[in-house]
Amino acid sequence: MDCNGYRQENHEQNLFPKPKVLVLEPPPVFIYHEDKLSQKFHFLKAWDSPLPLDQFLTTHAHSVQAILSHGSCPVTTNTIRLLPSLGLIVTTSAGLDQIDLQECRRRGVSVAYAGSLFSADVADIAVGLLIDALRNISAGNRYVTQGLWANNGDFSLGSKLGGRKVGIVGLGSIGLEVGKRLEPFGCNILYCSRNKKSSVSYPYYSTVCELATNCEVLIICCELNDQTRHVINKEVLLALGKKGLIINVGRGAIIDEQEMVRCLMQGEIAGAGLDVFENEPHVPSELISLDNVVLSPHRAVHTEETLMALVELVIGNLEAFFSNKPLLSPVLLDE
Ligand SMILES: O=CC(=O)O
Repeated sequence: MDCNGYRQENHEQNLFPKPKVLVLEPPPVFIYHEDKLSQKFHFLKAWDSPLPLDQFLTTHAHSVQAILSHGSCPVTTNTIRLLPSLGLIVTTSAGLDQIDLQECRRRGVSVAYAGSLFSADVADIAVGLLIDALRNISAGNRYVTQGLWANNGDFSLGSKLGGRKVGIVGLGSIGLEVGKRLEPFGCNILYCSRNKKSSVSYPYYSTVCELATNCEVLIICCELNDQTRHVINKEVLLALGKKGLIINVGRGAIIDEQEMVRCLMQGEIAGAGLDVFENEPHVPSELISLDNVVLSPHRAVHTEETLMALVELVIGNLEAFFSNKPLLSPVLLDE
């Protein structure tokens, strides 16, 4: 740009400064689309500052009206309290367990989220993990790449997907997408949810334990909250049984991870496919060493196409907020 053009741009920015948005830790949508986002907003990058977080927040306390956040980035009571001008938190996640919603409600801070934008992608990964765990795809890959095939090593038989009784925990938009994908494979779908759904004819169970007793695979699709934390406990895992598989695309803490590791090690359940963990990015070393466990780094929501749609949603929500219009994907905090 020539000298005059540069001056013109600076002049316009002084007249119409971009709204400031705080980013505590960069979500993937920011990492991949920072240029696009930065055309509209001025991002205050807390993770990039040499200042301790509290000091950074205090420094920008009065200019921060909005935060851009994501599923693994806590927005705590302390953060909210240090930002008296805060009016909006936009999270790029569908899950909201990382945000202190009670404090948002109390302070009148609005929250916007991803809604069901990536339910289909998450369901794809759930099915992928299930087929992998049943048919030993990752284990087969290791068998070939480690030279065991060439050396005539043993390779265990897989199990059939068709006809399997699959219990979905949480029949929200992700759970429904999982059911939709598994029906054509010939799976029998059962579910457990806060309420029985009139839109499906799948058998309903009111407790996870009853569901586990009646199925061979549990797929965790529910949100993490006080009711679902460690809802998959020892009793549920034992009810699932020695041939049972557990797939988790919800949140790590829905399962009592220590208990699951013990059950996997002792053959109390047959295997697992996990995209989420209790203490991410740390994965218990026992899980890494097991051949009947398939691991994925909390990437169920990340596809190129969905990140493109997400960046538009984030921009739309921020623009709506800064121009006093209704948010595109608000969280209903009074529910
Ligand atoms: O895990 C990701 C999300 O909650 O969207």
